[in-house]
Amino acid sequence: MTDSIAHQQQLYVADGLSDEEIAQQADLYGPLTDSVRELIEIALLTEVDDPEVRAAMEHIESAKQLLRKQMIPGPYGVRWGASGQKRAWGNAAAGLRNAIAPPLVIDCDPDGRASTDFHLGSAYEGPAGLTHGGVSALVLDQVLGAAAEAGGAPGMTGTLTLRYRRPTPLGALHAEARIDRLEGVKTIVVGHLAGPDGVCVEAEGVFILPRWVRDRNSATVSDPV
Ligand SMILES: CCCCCCCCCCCCCC(=O)SCCNC(=O)CCNC(=O)[C@H](O)C(C)(C)COP(=O)(O)OP(=O)(O)OC[C@H]1O[C@@H](n2cnc3c(N)ncnc32)[C@H](O)[C@@H]1OP(=O)(O)O
Repeated sequence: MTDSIAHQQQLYVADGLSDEEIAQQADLYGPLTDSVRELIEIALLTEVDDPEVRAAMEHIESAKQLLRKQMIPGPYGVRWGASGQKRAWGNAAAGLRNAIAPPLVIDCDPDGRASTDFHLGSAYEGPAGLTHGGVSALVLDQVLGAAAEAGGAPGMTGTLTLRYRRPTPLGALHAEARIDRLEGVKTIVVGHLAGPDGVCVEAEGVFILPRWVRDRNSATVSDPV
């Protein structure tokens, strides 16, 4: 096994937290993330003068010092609590603790469908007043991946193909996806991102459970109990 696979495996952790403990953490850190996300938007758009900018930076520095007192050593990873509740809180598209995430709150259906209504503010701008194409890709990758996982055929993105049909505005957006078909170890998912005037980006993704997970799963299944 390579070092990189061993490192990935260590970041999938069953930490045994109860649902109550997870809810307490969500209540504590969720609002912190929202506040930082708001700060990103304010820092982008503020037009206050030199003294206010300097004073604000001092406050931000104090907040950083407070929060740094106790930290997770590396990436958040993916964690499961005692009841099996999954927390991908560091995820760049949907992580509850990631201020860079829009965040996406994705509704999933076990028949292999996923959808989300969300809002992209000024921090996601590409062309003037429009959503950055890479951000559209981020959103679609996550929603297509969630559909694959919801349908019981999860995987890493092997290939993501996008067609940008019309400019994607900022603001209120919708994305949805469904499993189109399974081909051996590959899950092919289709979906789109839409704004108020209709579909802006169409997507097709090929999701593949990495070989090390497939090997581990088949070893578990064939192990004598
Ligand atoms: C760890 C658990 C993950 C669960 C995640 C849930 C998250 C949910 C949300 C997440 C959303 C966010 C998601 C993210 O951000 S995921 C982050 C972005 N993606 C990556 O970093 C993936 C990097 N690549 C890899 O890890 C491996 O190359 C993968 C796993 C993709 C395949 O490596 P593996 O060693 O397993 O492959 P194989 O040689 O046994 O081939 C098997 C079959 O696949 C076919 N093939 C191979 N490569 C590709 C390709 N690139 N496109 C299309 N097809 C490909 C191949 O021809 C063969 O087909 P066939 O001959 O059988 O027909």
